Amino acid sequence: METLAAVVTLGLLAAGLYWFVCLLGSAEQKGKHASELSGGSLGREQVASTYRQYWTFFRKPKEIEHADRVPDLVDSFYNLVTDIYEWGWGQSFHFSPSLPGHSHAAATRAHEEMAANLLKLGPAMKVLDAGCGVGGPMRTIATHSGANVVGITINEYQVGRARLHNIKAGLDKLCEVVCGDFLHMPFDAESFDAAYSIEATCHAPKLSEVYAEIFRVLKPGALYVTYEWVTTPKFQPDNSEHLEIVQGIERGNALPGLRRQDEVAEIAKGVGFELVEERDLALPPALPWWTRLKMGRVAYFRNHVVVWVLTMVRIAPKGVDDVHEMLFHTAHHLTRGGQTGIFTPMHMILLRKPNNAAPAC
Ligand SMILES: C=C(CC[C@@H](C)[C@H]1CC[C@H]2C3=CC[C@H]4[C@H](C)[C@@H](O)CC[C@]4(C)[C@H]3CC[C@]12C)C(C)C
Ligand SMILES: C[S@@+](CC[C@H](N)C(=O)[O-])C[C@H]1O[C@@H](n2cnc3c(N)ncnc32)[C@H](O)[C@@H]1O
Repeated sequence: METLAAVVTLGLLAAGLYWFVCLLGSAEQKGKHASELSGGSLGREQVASTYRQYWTFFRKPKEIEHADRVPDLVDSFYNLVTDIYEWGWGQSFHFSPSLPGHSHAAATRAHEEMAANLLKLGPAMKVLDAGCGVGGPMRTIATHSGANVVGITINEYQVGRARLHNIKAGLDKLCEVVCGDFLHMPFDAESFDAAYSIEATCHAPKLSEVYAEIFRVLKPGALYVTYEWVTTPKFQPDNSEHLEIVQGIERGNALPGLRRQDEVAEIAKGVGFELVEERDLALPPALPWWTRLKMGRVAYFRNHVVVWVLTMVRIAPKGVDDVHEMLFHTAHHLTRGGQTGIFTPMHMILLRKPNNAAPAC
């Protein structure tokens, strides 16, 4: 009798754990199971130390003296967060304004299709996705426009994920992914008909360098659209609450320092682009982009418990729970950035490489 009770109890516990971890998934997306959380391209034993190294570097981004180390640390950051992002957010690593009566997936898609429409993309065009993540935007844009998309990401693990998703979606003929640094791209000058970057160039230590590199690979007359993370004119550097929010955003997102809204178009013009249009896509009538982050205390708590249990039983590598906790705080700072209006992750600038631009040497 006692044995039976023990077996039933154990069975119930195992079923409960399976339900909690594998079936429940995260609050947002069931694309990746919690039990698959890894450290990207890192070995299991490297996760905790890589996180410590990341944290030491990005803790005080304004004091970064070694800009040349940024791409490597951004790569480490994406080894740490890519699975958590896919599990808890989906395959598109960006924000979008909420659309009343529509799902997060629909709002995300609309934000991506807007980029394709601004670029006037169509079949047979070749478009660059600078900082492509695991390719959510690339697949939407290829499907919507019929264009060929070539994505570049510094993170090898994301390349594998993106290629897998492209094959599963039947889009591997239209979508290609390359591992590399968008500051030094392995592409010929004047080889693209258009380019876009969605919430990615904020990782560049010098924005002028990534814009110049994108300018180089575009054909004369080609359009480039980018969604930039910037502080708005409401940000007051001498306001301690504002400063805390901005620094929280920077250290939780591997940013070498947020730019001001009024800087980005000037930087683009400085490398030779013509400004076609500039607009903060977060401004009304757009509805708040940060409401999705407020998924609720229960959901965050549940995710936290799932990650903690998985780390304790060593299904997830040691350190993944710390990364998850860091993201929890990041979500808070991002939400505060949105609520106070001092930060936007979607300052859109549409640029053109002039028809008479001198060929790059
Ligand atoms: C553009 C960038 C990334 C933007 C967003 C996709 C991510 C920023 C913060 C991330 C998250 C925060 C909280 C996580 C939560 C604790 C976890 O349980 C589930 C995943 C999160 C919601 C996660 C998802 C992705 C973000 C929203 C930057 C890096 C330039
Ligand atoms: C927040 S993610 C956005 C990904 C994608 N645009 C999306 O919306 O899903 C930022 C991306 O920029 C890439 N990235 C950052 N710095 C890079 C660099 N120096 N070279 C290439 N890619 C970089 C990261 O690897 C990541 O894929």
